[in-house]
Amino acid sequence: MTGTQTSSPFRGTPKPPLSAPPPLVFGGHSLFLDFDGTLVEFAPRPDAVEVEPALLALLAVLNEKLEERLAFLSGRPLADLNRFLGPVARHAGGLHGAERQGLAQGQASPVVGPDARAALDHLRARLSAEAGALLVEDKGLAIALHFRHDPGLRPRAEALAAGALAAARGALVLQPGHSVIEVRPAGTDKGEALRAFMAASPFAGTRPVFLGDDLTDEPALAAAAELGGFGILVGAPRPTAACFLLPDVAGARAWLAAGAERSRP
Ligand SMILES: O=P(O)(O)OC[C@H]1O[C@H](O[C@H]2O[C@H](CO)[C@@H](O)[C@H](O)[C@H]2O)[C@H](O)[C@@H](O)[C@@H]1O
Repeated sequence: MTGTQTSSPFRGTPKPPLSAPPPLVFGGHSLFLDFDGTLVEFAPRPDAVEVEPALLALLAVLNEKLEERLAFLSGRPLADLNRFLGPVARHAGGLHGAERQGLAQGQASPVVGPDARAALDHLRARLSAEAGALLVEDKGLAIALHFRHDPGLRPRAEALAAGALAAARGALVLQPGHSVIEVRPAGTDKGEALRAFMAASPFAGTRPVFLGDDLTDEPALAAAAELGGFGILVGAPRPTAACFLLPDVAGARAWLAAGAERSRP
């Protein structure tokens, strides 16, 4: 897989204050959800997030009312999404779009080439000696360097990630996030993953709605609007491609719960 995209592709410009989204409509729509910071609150470590039974029940109702047009787009590997969410994550994109499940053959995950894999190995070798107190999350085709426990470690994470990019000859990109710096394969992102799902059954011919909080969500927030739907930013206002705003995880969950109580469509 090759590509030249940047890691923070804001396509939106600062807009007037964004308002709350209209109620969720099931007929003719598909719903795409980010995970961390949108559906679940941040936790000190990646493995410490909580997915309560009530959230799983809410997602199951939404999926049923959407006739399976519910998908998750996350920086997490698919294995994490499956572990946390179970069968409702049948349609999902992991690693910021680099792996996908639930699409027909021929529309599956993009191929990650040898340059990206070699650069990730190079970073692993450096990390064994230089990670220090960084929390390293090795996701196979992406590596996240976490510093939520010590913000002073950000420069170390940035320097290690920059070294990996220099070795990658364009095959990896930098992906900043909440208290984390990641390197991930170039040539794909959550926007491209959303488009792949929207080209396939059962999503094709509907309007996408995407909820996300982080920089990695911007390409999907933009793609949702470009495909006739809209994006909802979860969190504090910022320059964004989103059309609407919900203040936090609790607000996002309340909006989804209110939608689940509506009758179809
Ligand atoms: O695209 P997302 O579903 O939002 O995933 C983005 C990253 O989320 C995770 O890291 C974040 O959540 C952790 C658990 O709350 C938190 O400790 C960390 O500070 C956050 O950056 C995940 O660990 C990453 O792999 C995802 O890329």
